[in-house]
Amino acid sequence: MSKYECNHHMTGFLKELPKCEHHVHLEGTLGPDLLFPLAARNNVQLPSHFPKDVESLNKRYSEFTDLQDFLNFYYIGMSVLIQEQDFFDLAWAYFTKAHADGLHHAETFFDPQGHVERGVSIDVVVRGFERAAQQAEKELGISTRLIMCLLRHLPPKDGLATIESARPYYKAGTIHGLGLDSAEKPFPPHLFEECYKAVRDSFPEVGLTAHAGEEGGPEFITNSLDLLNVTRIDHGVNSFQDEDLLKRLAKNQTLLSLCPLSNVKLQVVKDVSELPIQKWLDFGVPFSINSDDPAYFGGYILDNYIMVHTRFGFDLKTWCKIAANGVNGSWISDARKKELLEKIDQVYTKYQPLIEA
Ligand code: HPA
Ligand SMILES: [Zn+2]
Repeated sequence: MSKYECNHHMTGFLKELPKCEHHVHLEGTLGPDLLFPLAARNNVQLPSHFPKDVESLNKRYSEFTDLQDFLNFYYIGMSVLIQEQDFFDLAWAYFTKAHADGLHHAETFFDPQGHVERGVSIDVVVRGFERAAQQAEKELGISTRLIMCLLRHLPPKDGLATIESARPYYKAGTIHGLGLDSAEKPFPPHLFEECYKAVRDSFPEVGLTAHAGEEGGPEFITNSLDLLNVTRIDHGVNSFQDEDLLKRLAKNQTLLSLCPLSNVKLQVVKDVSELPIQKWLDFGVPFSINSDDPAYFGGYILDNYIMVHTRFGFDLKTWCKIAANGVNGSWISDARKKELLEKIDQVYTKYQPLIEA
């Protein structure tokens, strides 16, 4: 299926290209190599049907049939996270790995309800993640944003209670966004109107996004825009089925956070070449390229960029446009945007003679 080569210089270019990640679940960076030691350290009993070692767990991860099949493992996986240090270690490992991939800005999701329902307080979760984010800013130069997601398979009133408990963190600017994840099709966006309104009314500066159009149709995207007032869509793959929607996304420059390897692993598409990337470029719909749950789907951000290159073979100008769209769609200051856009130009100037001369 690989139509285009990603040679040494092209890989160097994609690595150095300043990348922004907008769709990574911190709990989805928990790989089998950390899962078993943490289960032992915290005395967590894994279910009897759960694979017993790293190799068999990795094998099972290569066989996901759909989103729900993955989510069943994702929620068991996160059950080994108990102490503030666990959350710190997890996020710090992600930041260092992504930094080595050329990541400059990270907007990371987390799922407090997946922890609170096990008796781990939101304070423990947020403190661990916040400390890792601060260290990433200081030691790695990565700018960061923390986006709290609501689990759509839980009742919206549980979502409202979660928002209440997060109020101090929204107020302090520790949490910067609201998202919506978990099983999509049985739990459409309209269920969460009140939750989004609660955050919008109290914290108008907070960024709003929602998973939509991963397994759900384009109406999940339209309804997220109309009813939840989101300014970003996570996944958004099925937008390709509705040209009016594509025009709307382009007109408002609404960013889609695409996750190519995830879409293949969860059988949204058979191959990355089937993703509507060229259509989005033709319509002027901005998108970024992301890892979603890298420990489960076999690749971090650079692996996703490289996979897209092997299927679409974009020239450097197109890659710079994709990276710039990621910068412009980020929830960061204009000064930070300018800094990252200038870096993109520098990387282009360095690699253009090596690759396209
Ligand atoms: O891709 C996803 N979709 C929905 N819920 C999720 N939770 C983690 N990753 C995902
Ligand atoms: Zn996701």
